[in-house]
Amino acid sequence: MASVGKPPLEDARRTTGSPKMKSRENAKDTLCRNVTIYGRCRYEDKGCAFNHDPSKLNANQSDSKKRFNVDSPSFTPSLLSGNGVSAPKKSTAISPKAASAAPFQPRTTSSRSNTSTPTTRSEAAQDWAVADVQEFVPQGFEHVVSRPCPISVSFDFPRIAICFLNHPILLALLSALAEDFDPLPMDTHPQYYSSRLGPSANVPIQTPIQGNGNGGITPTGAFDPFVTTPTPMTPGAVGSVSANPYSHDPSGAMGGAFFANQTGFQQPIQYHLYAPIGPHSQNTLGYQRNVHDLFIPNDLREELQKKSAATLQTLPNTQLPAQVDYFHSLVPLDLSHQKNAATFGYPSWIYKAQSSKDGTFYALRRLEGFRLTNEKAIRSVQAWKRVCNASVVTIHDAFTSRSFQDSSLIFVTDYHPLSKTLADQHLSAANGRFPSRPNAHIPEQVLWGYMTQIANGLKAIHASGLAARVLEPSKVLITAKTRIRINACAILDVVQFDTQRTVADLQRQDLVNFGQMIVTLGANSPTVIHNPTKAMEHFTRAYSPQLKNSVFWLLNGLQKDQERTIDTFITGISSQLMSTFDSALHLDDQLTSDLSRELENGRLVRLISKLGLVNERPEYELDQRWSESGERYFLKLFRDYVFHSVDSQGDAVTDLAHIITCMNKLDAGTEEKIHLISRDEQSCFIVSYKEVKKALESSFQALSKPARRMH
Ligand SMILES: Nc1ncnc2c1ncn2[C@@H]1O[C@H](COP(=O)(O)OP(=O)(O)OP(=O)(O)O)[C@@H](O)[C@H]1O
Repeated sequence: MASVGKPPLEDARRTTGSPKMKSRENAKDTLCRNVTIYGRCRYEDKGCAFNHDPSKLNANQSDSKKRFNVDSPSFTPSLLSGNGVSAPKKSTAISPKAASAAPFQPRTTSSRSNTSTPTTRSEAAQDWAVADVQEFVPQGFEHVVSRPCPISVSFDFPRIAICFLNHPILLALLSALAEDFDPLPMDTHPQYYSSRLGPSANVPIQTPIQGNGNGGITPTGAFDPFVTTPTPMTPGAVGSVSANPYSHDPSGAMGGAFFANQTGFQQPIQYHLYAPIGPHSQNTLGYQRNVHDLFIPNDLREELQKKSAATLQTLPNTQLPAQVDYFHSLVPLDLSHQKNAATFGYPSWIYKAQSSKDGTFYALRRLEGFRLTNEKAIRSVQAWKRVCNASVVTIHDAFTSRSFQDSSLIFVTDYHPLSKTLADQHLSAANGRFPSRPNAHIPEQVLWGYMTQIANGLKAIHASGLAARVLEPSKVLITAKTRIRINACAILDVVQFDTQRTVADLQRQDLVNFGQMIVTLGANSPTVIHNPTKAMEHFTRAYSPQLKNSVFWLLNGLQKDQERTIDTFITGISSQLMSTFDSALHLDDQLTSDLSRELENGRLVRLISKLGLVNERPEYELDQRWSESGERYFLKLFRDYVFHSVDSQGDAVTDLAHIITCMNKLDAGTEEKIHLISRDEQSCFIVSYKEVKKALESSFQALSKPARRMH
């Protein structure tokens, strides 16, 4: 700690009169009465905690015995099934229940626990990350807790990354919550800092980099995370070598040679780095950017927020049953109240519901009035549970239920918030649902995109020895802009279990249904298929010969030649597959780039919250004994510097870049010095961000620990 001038800090300032404050980064042009420089700071690591109330555990499973479901064991001799297809051989050693057990997954420390650990106050301080997490509602207790509530949880970023690695959007959301994970103590932190604000933000790169006289920079002693090439060593030279933090294989040939003596896990160097990730569609200069460039694109944010809102929507005074088996909080998804038995032979209804087993949301499709006569029928859903494909809505379960005061068959599938059907999107004017909105012609590229996705789904279905059976515009979901999924699978397998058609026959029928659906969409008319000549005339006029020939091929799918399979079709449209694949890769790049822009925002929110918490605590004699003295005083001035700066005209500075820059420097604890002036302009301090950071940490600790509270 170094101090310049006197008296010491406690005496250095007294604020009286109306507060007026000016802040300047340049210390030279300001009158300094008292200048104090404070010492070093430390960084804390975070653990992971999950609070859960065990009192909510209640085993109420009586209902599950009364129903048939997919897992209901039954005597199934290994005979040919009714439709002539050989049933899979049953293992005598494994029960049906065990066979359907979820695959073993090693338990991670982040997995939910049903036991709660009382959170002490100091732990609460550690649990700084607060996230809205869907409450887990134990089975049989759903009537007590029917809506999500916030749970305090801290996230460990690497763990989250492992769990959600395959889902960029989820990762984007969760990474915004991953904060304060700093693997290194502050003293070992290399003081580098770069900003995503770009050159215009004028964010300096901090010492210990110095010019080398050649226009380049050389490290001065401290470890340089950017130097991935080790210093060339003369033969026989002995010296300490450090691990290459960016090496993928430190133990490999190169790593072994250059970075010997490094054992154990290497934490990332630091995470205060912002490097814009390409591809960059345009070359923009700093002044051409705006605040939106810093955050997730507005349209994506809006879409995700709307989907969250739709997922959490509840219906308080509903006539629907409070509970259907292990589901609660039902919300209808049907757009029309009309009973329609055309597709399945029974009126079908769709609800969003929350599972009391795992707390997640599912879509329940109810077939009203269905009576199960053959238990084997419902067990046919088992095979569907194993179909895992991005173009098919995943089936999770099927069971009979009397919760709707009738005999109903319920299918449990993935819930895709705010999804529409292809019919809603492209045929709604023609089928009278939204007559005022004309259906737009579907561009060829979009139609190819649909075809490749459907082909992808059908390939997975057929490879599993199944057939989609229902393939029509009202049973294909659009879950994002041009992202579609085959919906309502498995239903006809149960409802028409006794059909005499073979699977091969049903698969060929899938190809024909596929072709008819594309023709229908191309003509924007649900009835065009009743007039095949007119339909194909229109198709020939509107689309390329390749598309038309592909659809022709599908429509002739019932021909019983060996080659007429979905695999042959996919081979035939391979050039279009490449084009769709390329679009998917572009989207993936875009999402990764968006993700990188959101990466650090959660951390800054927490830092700002900390600052807000420690500034001006009225419970300490109206702040007299809290921040009117000591290091907390300059925290207050720092708050003014960041948020209450005024320009030379005395007008408020409302520059978001200034705030983000300051907060990033604070979080990194840079050596850069700032000049803080009291509101009465009687005191000033020159402090580094590192010192402010230390003050913030210790003040926050003091606030969180009652024993140390100043009384
Ligand atoms: N898995 C799901 N996740 C989210 N929403 C769904 C899901 N399945 C269907 N929906 C929504 O429910 C609505 C009704 O679906 P459904 O399959 O019954 O179509 P429909 O147009 O009503 O067909 P039909 O006239 O044959 O009943 C659709 O608008 C769709 O957006």
